[in-house]
Amino acid sequence: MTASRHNASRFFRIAPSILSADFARLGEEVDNVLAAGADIVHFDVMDNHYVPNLTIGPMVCKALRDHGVTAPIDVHLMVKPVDQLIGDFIDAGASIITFHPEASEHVDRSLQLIRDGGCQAGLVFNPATPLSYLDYVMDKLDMVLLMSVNPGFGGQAFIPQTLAKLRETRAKLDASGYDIRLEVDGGVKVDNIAEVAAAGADTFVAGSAIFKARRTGDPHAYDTVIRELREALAQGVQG
Ligand SMILES: O=C(CO)[C@H](O)[C@H](O)COP(=O)(O)O
Ligand SMILES: [Fe+2]
Repeated sequence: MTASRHNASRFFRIAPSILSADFARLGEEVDNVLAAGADIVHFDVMDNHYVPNLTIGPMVCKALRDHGVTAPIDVHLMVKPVDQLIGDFIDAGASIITFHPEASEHVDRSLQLIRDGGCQAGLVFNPATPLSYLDYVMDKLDMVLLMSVNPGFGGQAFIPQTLAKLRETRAKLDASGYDIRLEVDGGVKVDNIAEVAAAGADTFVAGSAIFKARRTGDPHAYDTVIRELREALAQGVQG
């Protein structure tokens, strides 16, 4: 892991959450958002235990790899416990694995398991989870993910208090001297992404904002919304 200091040259990444994709055509949906300019695939794993919803597991991650997806797959584990599934997702071709620290008995060990498996590791913070979980493990992190909704469902409204938490997290990451990405997840849209970036995020999960565009019937709908997200980011940087 490079211990280079975060700097303003970090690039923004758009991460469509496939939670809002058409699961009956998942491979095609992922191909389409990547062709439309998405950077990474955000893969939400829910276990009907840590969160009330139930989604997809390692077999689907492997199926996307077998389908030919080469882009980074960003696995967001909303499961408890976490360690068994960390191993399964490493084997299934995950690139980044994040988990909620309160769902692991041994946060340091779970992070090390991810790195030992050749993946990038991250911690996820719910809106009310304290950032103190970052203390003592900063050297084992490639990503911090702040939830801007309560986890479990797509299509919820962005919680405005996340902006202050993003600023606080960005300051901690910059002070750490490590090169750690700051991702935000939940309710990110064209009309708020610039404000979210200004607060310190560099990686933006967007599920419903991107995939709902297909309902317009426009074959270029994903290109349009991803371009609008990038334009809003660029205008935010200029302004
Ligand atoms: O982790 C998640 C929910 O727990 C999803 O990634 C998130 O909700 C994205 O969906 P949307 O952009 O529609 O809010
Ligand atoms: Fe997510």
